[in-house]
Amino acid sequence: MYGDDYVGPSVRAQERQQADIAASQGPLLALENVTLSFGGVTALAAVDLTIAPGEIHAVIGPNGAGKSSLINVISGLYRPSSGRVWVDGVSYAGVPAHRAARLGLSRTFQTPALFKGLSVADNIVTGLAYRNRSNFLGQALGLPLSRREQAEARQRGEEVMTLLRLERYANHLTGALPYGLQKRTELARALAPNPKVLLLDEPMAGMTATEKLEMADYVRAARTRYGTTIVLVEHDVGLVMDLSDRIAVLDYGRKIADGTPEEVRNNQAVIDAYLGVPHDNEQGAGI
Ligand SMILES: Nc1ncnc2c1ncn2[C@@H]1O[C@H](COP(=O)(O)OP(=O)(O)OP(=O)(O)O)[C@@H](O)[C@H]1O
Repeated sequence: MYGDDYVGPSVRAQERQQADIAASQGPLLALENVTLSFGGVTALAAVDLTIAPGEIHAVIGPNGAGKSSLINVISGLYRPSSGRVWVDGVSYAGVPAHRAARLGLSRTFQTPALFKGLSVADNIVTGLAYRNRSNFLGQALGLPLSRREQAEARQRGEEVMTLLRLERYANHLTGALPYGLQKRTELARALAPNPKVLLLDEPMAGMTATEKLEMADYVRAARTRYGTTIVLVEHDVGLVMDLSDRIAVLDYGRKIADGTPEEVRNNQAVIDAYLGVPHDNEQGAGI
């Protein structure tokens, strides 16, 4: 495998240490008996999930298994039909985007949702908009609170751009950038408000193999630098195995496994789900 050589053994040891510390604490994020239905389709069926602080926890599963639905429920975009989500002790079920941001949740989308006509730096600063207490009038008049918040936002944006090696693209229009850099800009924007929980919906989708490895390194760097708790949905199972502390597996909306990469790799129900072995009167599904 490329992973250990790529990030360096000392970094991996540090990551393992962080994961051990995380596992010894209570969950930062929890889903309790979450069910989500669309008419006759059950996208999520009584899903329980706990995620420790500072953990990188992946969610995998065959097409249509409910992965995006899970991210959408956690981010508050979808309201579960039943069950609740907890972030740092606060319970909710469906919240508007600005409230989700105030709860400390931040996310990226399968297809980057950036302002293509704005520069990379400006896009990243938009990630901080919900955190600011000053209003539009205060900003227009240049009141002290607004000036201070704008200076802090710029500084934070620069820090995140440095971490993700985006400084040289700071003034480039995002719409003109290659796809891999757009995905990285979206990661930077989601990281800018220093979220407690970062939700990444297929962060490596559509990337070349090299770009995927780079992205995995940036995700690791975010966790190492800020201790961010990360939930990621990703189709590249090999990459997920290398990047994640724990992996939950969904199949037909049910959680069929949740454990370390090694445990999941050897789980017969997971192997069957990916091979499309039918069970309990269900039709098989391809990867
Ligand atoms: N907005 C919606 N309206 C109706 N059905 C939906 C909606 N969103 C998801 N579904 C259905 O819920 C199920 C789970 O879909 P979801 O997109 O969460 O799966 P997924 O694991 O993310 O799939 P993929 O890997 O293909 O992205 C599927 O049967 C899907 O058709």
